[in-house]
Amino acid sequence: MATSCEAKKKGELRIFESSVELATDLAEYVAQLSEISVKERGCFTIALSGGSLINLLGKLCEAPYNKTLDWTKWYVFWADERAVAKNHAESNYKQTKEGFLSKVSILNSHVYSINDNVTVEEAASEYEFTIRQLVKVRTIAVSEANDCPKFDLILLGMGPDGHVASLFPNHLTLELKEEWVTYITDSPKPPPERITFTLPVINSASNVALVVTGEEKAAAVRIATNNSIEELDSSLMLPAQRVQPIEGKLVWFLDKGAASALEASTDGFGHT
Ligand SMILES: O=C1O[C@H](COP(=O)(O)O)[C@@H](O)[C@H](O)[C@H]1O
Repeated sequence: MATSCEAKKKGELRIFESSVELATDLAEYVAQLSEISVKERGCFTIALSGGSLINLLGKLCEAPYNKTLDWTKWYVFWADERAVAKNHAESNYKQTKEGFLSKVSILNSHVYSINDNVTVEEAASEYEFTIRQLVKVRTIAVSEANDCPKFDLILLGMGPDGHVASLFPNHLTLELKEEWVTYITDSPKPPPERITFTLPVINSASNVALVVTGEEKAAAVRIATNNSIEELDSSLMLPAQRVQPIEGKLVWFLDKGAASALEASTDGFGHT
Protein backbone atom coordinates (compact mmCIF):
# COMPACT_ATOMS: atom_id res chain seq x y z
CA MET A 1 0.00 0.00 0.00
CA ALA A 2 1.41 3.39 -0.95
CA THR A 3 1.67 6.46 1.20
CA SER A 4 0.85 9.55 -0.81
CA CYS A 5 0.91 13.25 -0.16
CA GLU A 6 0.84 16.55 -2.01
CA ALA A 7 3.09 19.54 -1.51
CA LYS A 8 3.13 22.88 -3.23
CA LYS A 9 5.87 23.18 -5.89
CA LYS A 10 7.73 20.01 -4.93
CA GLY A 11 4.93 17.83 -6.23
CA GLU A 12 3.39 14.63 -5.01
CA LEU A 13 5.28 11.95 -3.11
CA ARG A 14 4.27 8.31 -3.52
CA ILE A 15 6.06 5.92 -1.21
CA PHE A 16 5.86 2.15 -1.65
CA GLU A 17 6.63 -0.81 0.57
CA SER A 18 8.30 -2.67 -2.30
CA SER A 19 9.62 -2.10 -5.79
CA VAL A 20 6.87 -4.42 -7.10
CA GLU A 21 4.21 -2.10 -5.69
CA LEU A 22 6.07 0.89 -7.07
CA ALA A 23 6.27 -0.68 -10.53
CA THR A 24 2.55 -1.53 -10.45
CA ASP A 25 1.55 2.04 -9.64
CA LEU A 26 4.07 3.49 -12.09
CA ALA A 27 2.57 1.39 -14.90
CA GLU A 28 -0.93 2.62 -14.08
CA TYR A 29 0.32 6.23 -13.90
CA VAL A 30 2.02 6.03 -17.31
CA ALA A 31 -0.98 4.22 -18.82
CA GLN A 32 -3.40 6.90 -17.62
CA LEU A 33 -1.23 9.72 -18.98
CA SER A 34 -0.92 7.88 -22.29
CA GLU A 35 -4.70 7.51 -22.55
CA ILE A 36 -5.30 11.16 -21.70
CA SER A 37 -2.70 12.43 -24.20
CA VAL A 38 -3.90 10.17 -27.02
CA LYS A 39 -7.47 11.31 -26.40
CA GLU A 40 -6.59 15.01 -26.19
CA ARG A 41 -3.74 15.30 -28.71
CA GLY A 42 -3.78 12.10 -30.77
CA CYS A 43 -0.36 11.00 -29.55
CA PHE A 44 1.78 10.48 -26.44
CA THR A 45 5.32 11.85 -26.22
CA ILE A 46 7.43 10.26 -23.52
CA ALA A 47 11.10 10.82 -22.67
CA LEU A 48 12.85 8.02 -20.79
CA SER A 49 16.02 7.86 -18.75
CA GLY A 50 18.38 4.94 -18.27
CA GLY A 51 19.54 3.18 -15.14
CA SER A 52 17.25 1.47 -12.64
CA LEU A 53 14.13 3.08 -14.12
CA ILE A 54 13.85 0.71 -17.07
CA ASN A 55 13.38 -2.43 -14.97
CA LEU A 56 10.60 -0.65 -13.12
CA LEU A 57 8.69 -0.18 -16.39
CA GLY A 58 8.30 -3.96 -16.77
CA LYS A 59 4.63 -4.01 -15.70
CA LEU A 60 3.74 -1.84 -18.70
CA CYS A 61 4.77 -4.70 -20.97
CA GLU A 62 2.31 -7.06 -19.27
CA ALA A 63 -1.47 -7.46 -19.29
CA PRO A 64 -3.60 -5.45 -19.42
CA TYR A 65 -1.39 -2.62 -20.72
CA ASN A 66 0.35 -4.57 -23.49
CA LYS A 67 -3.09 -4.99 -25.11
CA THR A 68 -5.01 -1.91 -24.00
CA LEU A 69 -2.53 0.90 -24.64
CA ASP A 70 -2.45 2.47 -28.09
CA TRP A 71 1.28 1.90 -28.57
CA THR A 72 1.18 3.13 -32.17
CA LYS A 73 0.52 6.63 -30.81
CA TRP A 74 3.63 6.61 -28.62
CA TYR A 75 6.66 8.74 -29.54
CA VAL A 76 9.73 7.81 -27.50
CA PHE A 77 12.69 10.04 -26.63
CA TRP A 78 15.54 9.97 -24.13
CA ALA A 79 16.10 12.57 -21.41
CA ASP A 80 19.77 11.61 -21.64
CA GLU A 81 22.13 9.22 -23.33
CA ARG A 82 25.66 8.05 -22.66
CA ALA A 83 28.06 8.49 -25.59
CA VAL A 84 28.71 4.84 -26.28
CA ALA A 85 27.70 2.59 -29.15
CA LYS A 86 24.07 1.48 -29.16
CA ASN A 87 25.13 -2.10 -28.50
CA HIS A 88 27.31 -1.14 -25.51
CA ALA A 89 26.21 -2.29 -22.04
CA GLU A 90 26.20 1.36 -20.83
CA SER A 91 23.86 2.57 -23.58
CA ASN A 92 20.53 3.86 -22.28
CA TYR A 93 19.06 2.96 -25.69
CA LYS A 94 20.25 -0.66 -25.47
CA GLN A 95 18.87 -1.03 -21.98
CA THR A 96 15.52 0.45 -23.01
CA LYS A 97 15.34 -1.63 -26.18
CA GLU A 98 15.99 -4.87 -24.32
CA GLY A 99 13.94 -4.11 -21.22
CA PHE A 100 10.98 -2.29 -22.72
CA LEU A 101 10.80 -1.37 -26.42
CA SER A 102 11.26 -4.94 -27.67
CA LYS A 103 8.28 -6.06 -25.56
CA VAL A 104 5.63 -3.58 -26.77
CA SER A 105 4.30 -2.49 -30.16
CA ILE A 106 5.82 0.97 -30.48
CA LEU A 107 6.59 1.86 -34.11
CA ASN A 108 10.32 1.96 -34.91
CA SER A 109 9.77 5.24 -36.74
CA HIS A 110 8.50 6.77 -33.48
CA VAL A 111 11.66 5.93 -31.53
CA TYR A 112 14.03 8.90 -31.47
CA SER A 113 17.30 7.45 -30.24
CA ILE A 114 20.40 9.65 -30.12
CA ASN A 115 23.04 9.25 -32.85
CA ASP A 116 26.03 7.23 -31.62
CA ASN A 117 28.09 7.73 -34.80
CA VAL A 118 29.05 11.39 -34.37
CA THR A 119 30.65 13.55 -31.68
CA VAL A 120 28.55 14.37 -28.60
CA GLU A 121 28.36 17.97 -29.76
CA GLU A 122 26.95 16.90 -33.13
CA ALA A 123 24.64 14.34 -31.56
CA ALA A 124 23.19 16.94 -29.18
CA SER A 125 22.61 19.43 -31.95
CA GLU A 126 21.08 16.81 -34.25
CA TYR A 127 18.77 15.60 -31.46
CA GLU A 128 17.66 19.16 -30.68
CA PHE A 129 17.00 19.76 -34.40
CA THR A 130 14.81 16.63 -34.53
CA ILE A 131 12.85 17.78 -31.51
CA ARG A 132 12.42 21.24 -33.05
CA GLN A 133 10.94 19.68 -36.21
CA LEU A 134 8.49 17.66 -34.13
CA VAL A 135 7.51 20.74 -32.13
CA LYS A 136 6.86 22.62 -35.39
CA VAL A 137 4.31 20.03 -36.49
CA ARG A 138 3.04 19.75 -32.89
CA THR A 139 3.74 16.05 -32.51
CA ILE A 140 5.47 17.40 -29.43
CA ALA A 141 3.37 20.11 -27.81
CA VAL A 142 4.87 23.50 -27.04
CA SER A 143 4.97 25.36 -23.75
CA GLU A 144 3.24 28.71 -24.01
CA ALA A 145 5.37 29.92 -21.12
CA ASN A 146 8.72 29.64 -22.91
CA ASP A 147 8.28 27.98 -26.34
CA CYS A 148 10.10 24.89 -25.08
CA PRO A 149 8.94 21.41 -26.04
CA LYS A 150 6.23 20.21 -23.71
CA PHE A 151 6.61 16.45 -23.48
CA ASP A 152 3.54 14.65 -22.19
CA LEU A 153 5.76 12.80 -19.73
CA ILE A 154 9.44 12.82 -18.78
CA LEU A 155 10.54 9.89 -16.63
CA LEU A 156 13.68 10.58 -14.63
CA GLY A 157 15.85 8.51 -12.32
CA MET A 158 18.15 10.13 -9.77
CA GLY A 159 21.69 9.22 -8.73
CA PRO A 160 22.87 9.23 -5.09
CA ASP A 161 24.52 12.60 -5.85
CA GLY A 162 21.13 14.07 -6.88
CA HIS A 163 21.84 14.05 -10.62
CA VAL A 164 18.95 13.68 -13.04
CA ALA A 165 19.30 12.83 -16.74
CA SER A 166 22.97 13.78 -17.26
CA LEU A 167 22.72 17.01 -15.26
CA PHE A 168 25.24 16.68 -12.45
CA PRO A 169 25.70 18.80 -9.30
CA ASN A 170 27.65 22.04 -9.74
CA HIS A 171 27.88 21.62 -13.51
CA LEU A 172 27.51 24.60 -15.85
CA THR A 173 24.89 22.74 -17.89
CA LEU A 174 22.47 23.37 -15.03
CA GLU A 175 22.48 27.07 -15.89
CA LEU A 176 21.65 26.73 -19.60
CA LYS A 177 18.52 28.69 -20.47
CA GLU A 178 18.26 28.69 -24.27
CA GLU A 179 19.46 25.21 -25.26
CA TRP A 180 17.03 22.29 -25.23
CA VAL A 181 19.69 19.62 -25.49
CA THR A 182 23.32 19.82 -24.45
CA TYR A 183 26.35 17.58 -23.97
CA ILE A 184 29.07 17.03 -21.41
CA THR A 185 32.54 15.55 -21.71
CA ASP A 186 33.36 15.44 -17.99
CA SER A 187 30.65 13.37 -16.34
CA PRO A 188 31.67 12.39 -12.80
CA LYS A 189 29.87 9.09 -13.44
CA PRO A 190 31.25 7.05 -16.33
CA PRO A 191 31.09 7.23 -19.25
CA PRO A 192 32.37 10.83 -19.33
CA GLU A 193 30.62 11.92 -22.53
CA ARG A 194 26.86 12.30 -22.47
CA ILE A 195 23.95 14.08 -24.15
CA THR A 196 21.14 15.48 -22.01
CA PHE A 197 17.95 17.52 -21.91
CA THR A 198 18.43 20.84 -20.14
CA LEU A 199 16.40 21.98 -17.12
CA PRO A 200 14.14 24.30 -19.19
CA VAL A 201 12.98 21.29 -21.23
CA ILE A 202 12.49 19.08 -18.19
CA ASN A 203 10.57 21.80 -16.39
CA SER A 204 8.34 22.50 -19.40
CA ALA A 205 6.90 18.98 -19.53
CA SER A 206 3.25 18.38 -18.74
CA ASN A 207 4.27 15.64 -16.33
CA VAL A 208 7.57 14.71 -14.75
CA ALA A 209 8.07 11.61 -12.64
CA LEU A 210 11.17 11.03 -10.53
CA VAL A 211 11.50 7.32 -9.90
CA VAL A 212 13.98 6.57 -7.13
CA THR A 213 14.79 3.37 -5.26
CA GLY A 214 17.42 2.36 -2.73
CA GLU A 215 18.65 3.64 0.62
CA GLU A 216 21.85 5.06 -0.89
CA LYS A 217 19.66 7.78 -2.46
CA ALA A 218 17.75 8.63 0.73
CA ALA A 219 19.87 11.67 1.66
CA ALA A 220 19.49 13.22 -1.81
CA VAL A 221 15.74 12.51 -1.77
CA ARG A 222 15.44 14.29 1.54
CA ILE A 223 17.25 17.38 0.25
CA ALA A 224 15.51 17.43 -3.12
CA THR A 225 12.02 17.19 -1.63
CA ASN A 226 12.61 19.59 1.23
CA ASN A 227 10.34 22.60 0.92
CA SER A 228 12.11 24.57 3.59
CA ILE A 229 15.24 25.14 1.48
CA GLU A 230 13.55 26.38 -1.66
CA GLU A 231 14.90 29.91 -1.21
CA LEU A 232 18.48 28.66 -1.50
CA ASP A 233 20.65 30.07 -4.28
CA SER A 234 19.71 27.77 -7.16
CA SER A 235 23.35 27.13 -8.07
CA LEU A 236 23.71 25.39 -4.69
CA MET A 237 20.71 23.17 -5.24
CA LEU A 238 20.89 19.55 -6.30
CA PRO A 239 19.83 18.95 -9.91
CA ALA A 240 16.83 16.91 -8.71
CA GLN A 241 15.83 19.78 -6.45
CA ARG A 242 15.64 22.02 -9.52
CA VAL A 243 13.10 19.78 -11.20
CA GLN A 244 10.06 22.00 -10.71
CA PRO A 245 7.68 21.90 -13.67
CA ILE A 246 6.50 25.40 -14.59
CA GLU A 247 2.96 24.37 -15.46
CA GLY A 248 3.14 20.59 -15.28
CA LYS A 249 2.83 18.08 -12.48
CA LEU A 250 5.70 16.41 -10.61
CA VAL A 251 5.33 13.02 -8.95
CA TRP A 252 8.05 11.25 -6.94
CA PHE A 253 7.87 7.44 -6.89
CA LEU A 254 9.96 6.20 -3.96
CA ASP A 255 10.52 2.81 -2.38
CA LYS A 256 10.95 2.51 1.39
CA GLY A 257 14.73 2.74 1.15
CA ALA A 258 14.75 5.94 -0.91
CA ALA A 259 12.17 7.48 1.44
CA SER A 260 13.94 6.37 4.60
CA ALA A 261 15.45 9.77 5.46
CA LEU A 262 12.17 11.66 5.11
CA GLU A 263 10.45 12.79 8.25
CA ALA A 264 6.68 12.77 8.37
CA SER A 265 5.95 16.37 9.23
CA THR A 266 9.19 18.33 9.12
CA ASP A 267 9.87 18.12 5.39
CA GLY A 268 6.64 19.79 4.35
CA PHE A 269 5.06 16.71 2.86
CA GLY A 270 3.23 15.44 5.97
CA HIS A 271 2.27 11.86 5.14
CA THR A 272 -1.37 10.96 4.83
O1 LIG B 1 23.74 7.71 -15.54
C1 LIG B 1 22.53 7.79 -15.36
O2 LIG B 1 22.06 7.76 -14.09
C2 LIG B 1 20.71 8.13 -13.75
C3 LIG B 1 20.35 7.40 -12.47
O3 LIG B 1 20.53 6.00 -12.69
P1 LIG B 1 20.17 4.92 -11.58
O4 LIG B 1 20.64 3.60 -12.13
O5 LIG B 1 20.88 5.30 -10.33
O6 LIG B 1 18.68 4.94 -11.41
C4 LIG B 1 19.76 7.83 -14.91
O7 LIG B 1 18.48 8.35 -14.61
C5 LIG B 1 20.31 8.44 -16.18
O8 LIG B 1 19.43 8.27 -17.26
C6 LIG B 1 21.61 7.75 -16.50
O9 LIG B 1 22.20 8.16 -17.71
